[in-house]
Amino acid sequence: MQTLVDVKEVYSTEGLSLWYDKKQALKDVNVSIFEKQVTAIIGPSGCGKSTFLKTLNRMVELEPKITIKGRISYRGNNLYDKHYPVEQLRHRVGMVFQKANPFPKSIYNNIAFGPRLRGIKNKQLLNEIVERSLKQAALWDEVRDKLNQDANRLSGGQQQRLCLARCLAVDPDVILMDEPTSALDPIATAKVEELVHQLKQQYSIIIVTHNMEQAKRVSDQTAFFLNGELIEQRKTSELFAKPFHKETADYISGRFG
Ligand SMILES: Nc1ncnc2c1ncn2[C@@H]1O[C@H](COP(=O)(O)OP(=O)(O)OP(=O)(O)O)[C@@H](O)[C@H]1O
Repeated sequence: MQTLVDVKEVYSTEGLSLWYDKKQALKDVNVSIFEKQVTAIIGPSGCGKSTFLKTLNRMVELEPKITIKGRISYRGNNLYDKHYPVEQLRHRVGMVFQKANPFPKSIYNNIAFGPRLRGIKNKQLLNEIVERSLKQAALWDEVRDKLNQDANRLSGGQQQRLCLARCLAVDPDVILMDEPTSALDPIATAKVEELVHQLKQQYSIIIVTHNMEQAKRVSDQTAFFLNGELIEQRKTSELFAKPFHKETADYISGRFG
């Protein structure tokens, strides 16, 4: 008998289009992002991967002269409704960038920053959150004796895991990752990939990557973008084994991009 798996949708987009002034960066994109899965966003440079990611936490609105059409549902609610509580969204949806960006503060204060912003003042509770988040990001053992050290003195790979821990400290629902390992060496990359694998037990993760081997290793679903269009989104193993579209086949076989 077939085992039925209950997969919930975290995000879905319908006819999502986006313009930077007159330049159209996303064209009629229909995507589903599933709970507790890793979704990889792949495609050549300039195809709209980062733009798509930044629509999911409404960060794209920080850019001037943006026009957005279509709909993005997050947990069933219209994200671009003018009454949507954006502040709440920023706690629910964390983001890790290509270049690690720790605050110019101590390791401890980087992690405690978000919880403090949410009103947590109790020292004991903050200590617990800092320890839990650093453990979840597999950084605790390396930094437990130097929590007061400036975070910028950590290595690049450690800084990236610190940024992940900073996301986790506010107990997010979704983690967006924009090429999180492109500035890291293979060992630091492997650590982040291992983390992604563990964290999907609890969180839904969307990762933009130029590295197709990484997409194959870490993701359950892959969405392939080209010139602002979503060409196809499928189970990663299926997309790489038997792409539906010639454009996908050409891209994953390294014929362009
Ligand atoms: N702030 C902006 N203003 C104007 N055009 C922009 C802006 N940001 C991105 N674009 C354009 O929108 C398109 C999509 O850019 P985006 O950064 O989303 O692509 P990408 O697939 O993430 O690229 P890469 O892999 O190089 O990071 C590109 O043509 C880019 O030049």
